[in-house]
Amino acid sequence: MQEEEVGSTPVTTPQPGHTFQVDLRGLVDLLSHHLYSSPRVYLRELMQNAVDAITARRLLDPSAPARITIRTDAGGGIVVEDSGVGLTESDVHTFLATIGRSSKRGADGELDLSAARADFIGQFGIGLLACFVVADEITVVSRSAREPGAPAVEWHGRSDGTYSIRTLPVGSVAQPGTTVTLTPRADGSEWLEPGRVVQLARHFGSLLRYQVEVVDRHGDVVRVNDTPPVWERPYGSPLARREALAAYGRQVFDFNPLDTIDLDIPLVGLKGVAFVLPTPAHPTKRSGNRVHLKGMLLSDQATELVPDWAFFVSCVVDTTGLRPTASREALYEDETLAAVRDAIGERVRQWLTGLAASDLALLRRFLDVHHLAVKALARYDDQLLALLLPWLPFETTDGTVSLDEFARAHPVVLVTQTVEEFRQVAPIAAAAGMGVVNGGYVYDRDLVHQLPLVRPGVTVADLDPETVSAHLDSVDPAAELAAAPFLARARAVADRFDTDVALRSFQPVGVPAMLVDNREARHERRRSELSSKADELWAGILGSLSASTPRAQLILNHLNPLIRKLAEMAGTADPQLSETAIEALYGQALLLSRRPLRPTDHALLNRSFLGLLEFATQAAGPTGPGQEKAQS
Ligand SMILES: Nc1ncnc2c1ncn2[C@@H]1O[C@H](COP(=O)(O)OP(=O)(O)OP(=O)(O)O)[C@@H](O)[C@H]1O
Repeated sequence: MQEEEVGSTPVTTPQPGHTFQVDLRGLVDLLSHHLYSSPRVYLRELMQNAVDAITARRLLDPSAPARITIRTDAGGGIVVEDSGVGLTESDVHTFLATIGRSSKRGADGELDLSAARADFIGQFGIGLLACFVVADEITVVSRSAREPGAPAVEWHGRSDGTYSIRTLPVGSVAQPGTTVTLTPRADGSEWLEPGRVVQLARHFGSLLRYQVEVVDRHGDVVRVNDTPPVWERPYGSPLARREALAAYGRQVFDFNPLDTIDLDIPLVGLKGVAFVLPTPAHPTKRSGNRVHLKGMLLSDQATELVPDWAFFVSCVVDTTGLRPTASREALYEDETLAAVRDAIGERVRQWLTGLAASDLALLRRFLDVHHLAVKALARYDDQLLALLLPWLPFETTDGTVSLDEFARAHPVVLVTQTVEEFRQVAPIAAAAGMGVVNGGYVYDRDLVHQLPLVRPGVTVADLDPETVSAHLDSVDPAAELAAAPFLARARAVADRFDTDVALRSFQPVGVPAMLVDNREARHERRRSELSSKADELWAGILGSLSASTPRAQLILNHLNPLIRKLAEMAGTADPQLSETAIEALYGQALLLSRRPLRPTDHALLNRSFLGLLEFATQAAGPTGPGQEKAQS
């Protein structure tokens, strides 16, 4: 709009429409710093244009040659030659020199990218600009296969946004096709070095369907692609195929896969292989998947291709139907991708089902490595739960065994809530013939409780330390009475640690004492300890949370010879010795319970150990038994 002054009244006169001007430098800056992750994508874009051009030519003439040659002998730059469909002068103006225009969308050039023609990799009409990230000048010489009589044309584009175009004399370009030459930018030459070019061409182009070669200045030729993909080649036997796939997995991912799973989703033209990781994978550090789009590598970090739970596989796939984002470095998240993810998940699940039915040795090896992943999955997947729960390994009083094996030996399966409780009760429970599963690890308790659904005859019950102590045999009243002085002393000592004392008989005989405690009780004691030390405000708050403070229990084993001896000599022995012995028993039970030690616990352990040493050295002194022995 332009304003004109007419008298004192301003009048606005409409002007003819203007066209946006594009600042190419600004655009290239935008692409290189914000769209692409690295300048290296320039080679991907060039190879992709060459592939698309050959595809377009083959739609006209299926027997047309399909060759892509990258030359690194161009004085610091590179040349990419293809035997593709080529361009006429008018094509050059319309497609090459117009940013955002592509010959690869529908015939009417519609902007609906989802309708971009399935045959081509490109669709956005910005790919060639990526070359300006590494080059100052791009020269395209092209001869059209569509209009064989049209003269060849040379287009010269510069990063300042200007371009020139000229037609070449008839006969100067022998065959239809296109040659693109890049003249490097001062800061882009490293990306055009011959070694780097081979590496990039292989990285992006390993699965391209047409033959790609890199030729250096000595005329040495390097093959870039090795087609057809390893999963599409014919093999003499299933074993040979399996070995070839495993070797490919090693080459791509640098690990020896535990197994390989074929992937085939015709709906999106997807084929490939899922490689099962041979070592445990961390659920939050998901492995990268390599996704090729019509042969071109789109991403080697595509986590979105497989469901979260399947973090124990890494895939290589080639697809025609998934959409790339504009940077062409990731998959566009849409319903198709979600459906593909589900389909791959289903395939992995089928593989697991197959193992359970026909290859138990491999299933065991798999579960040894990935049981955590399967446990995470089985909680939400009834089918898988039914299938795999019996095979999953758990820590139990019989060692680490499958749940099925364990349930066969113990029709009542007891499960603890915490690892700590398991550590406390496991030896005692095992000696008493009880079967206990450590339910303290993530998912385990939930899963064990599902067992009756899968194995109807089995009963599962929660177990806590109090239940164990309630099941221990009580001591007959006469023995309890005889031990009364010792128990009284023991109670006085244990009281200092907020602990009660009981005398019971239990196996194994070798365990003199056990400490029965649980986390809630310990928290409660800790809270009351804090509130006694806290200032008024905090004491009030902590006090209002208080319940009656539960106490731990030190259970002394009446079957144990040491306990019996201590009980017998309680009336006559040095009270100091009895006290130190009780402290030492408490300390040892504390260690057995594997609960975290507080500073006071450490002090107790030290004190009792040193105290006992002192008694021992006194006993071995000049009048002690050691001395007598030496004299005799
Ligand atoms: N080697 C080639 N042979 C023939 N035509 C080409 C060649 N390179 C580019 N073109 C033409 O130039 C157009 C623009 O190319 P450009 O790489 O910028 O975008 P595109 O490939 O269409 O889409 P995308 O941005 O998704 O790569 C193409 O649509 C094609 O018509």
